[in-house]
Amino acid sequence: MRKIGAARIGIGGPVGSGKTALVERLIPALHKRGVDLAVITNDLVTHEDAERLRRTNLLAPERILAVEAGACPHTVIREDPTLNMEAADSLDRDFPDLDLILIESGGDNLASTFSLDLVDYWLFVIDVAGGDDIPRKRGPGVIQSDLLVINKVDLAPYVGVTLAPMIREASAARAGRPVLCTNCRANEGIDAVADALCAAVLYQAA
Ligand SMILES: Nc1nc2c(ncn2[C@@H]2O[C@H](COP(=O)(O)OP(=O)(O)OP(=O)(O)O)[C@@H](O)[C@H]2O)c(=O)[nH]1
Repeated sequence: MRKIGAARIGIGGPVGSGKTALVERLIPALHKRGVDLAVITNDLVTHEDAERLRRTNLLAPERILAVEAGACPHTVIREDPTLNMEAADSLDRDFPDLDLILIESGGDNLASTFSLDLVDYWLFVIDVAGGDDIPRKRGPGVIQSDLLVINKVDLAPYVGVTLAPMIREASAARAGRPVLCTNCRANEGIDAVADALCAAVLYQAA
């Protein structure tokens, strides 16, 4: 069992919900809070998300590692997270002062969850364009994640979603555990997510 090293946070959610967009927004928000950071991305058979993140120049390229998830994205974050654990261990070795590793899962369905052997805390990203009935479907990602993020709130008026009941239903499905809304396009709501992550896994004041 891991005794030392950076805190590990999983970021999961359906395809296209905005996981990479959230990571892109969280990097500067966490840097502003003094957090020493690295990222692991999981893609099916490419390094697409890692390459996209490297192009942003938000982090040194050696702080962004890619894991190829193969056919089942949830396998490498839940059933056999060895590849991700090895990637995180290598970041711990290369960057001894690292505070936090964000582990972005490949896009998957509402049933994807993270192994607690891999992460200390995980969040699940859904988006309003996926439908306001997602919280009612009570998938394990929605129910079990430490933090539920409802992204793309800017799109609500265009897809016929009223946000307040969606948030209410999500909170009820999660027995009151936290639900936060973001608009990654306009960088809105990101500070609250960064504060929640810092409060949950780091000792430093957010
Ligand atoms: N309008 C709007 N678009 C967003 C927002 N967040 C992300 N997007 C867009 O949604 C699309 C998917 O975002 P990604 O960050 O690639 O989503 P992802 O969950 O990482 O996707 P996969 O890795 O393929 O599962 C992109 O075109 C983003 O620009 C948002 O808050 N508002």
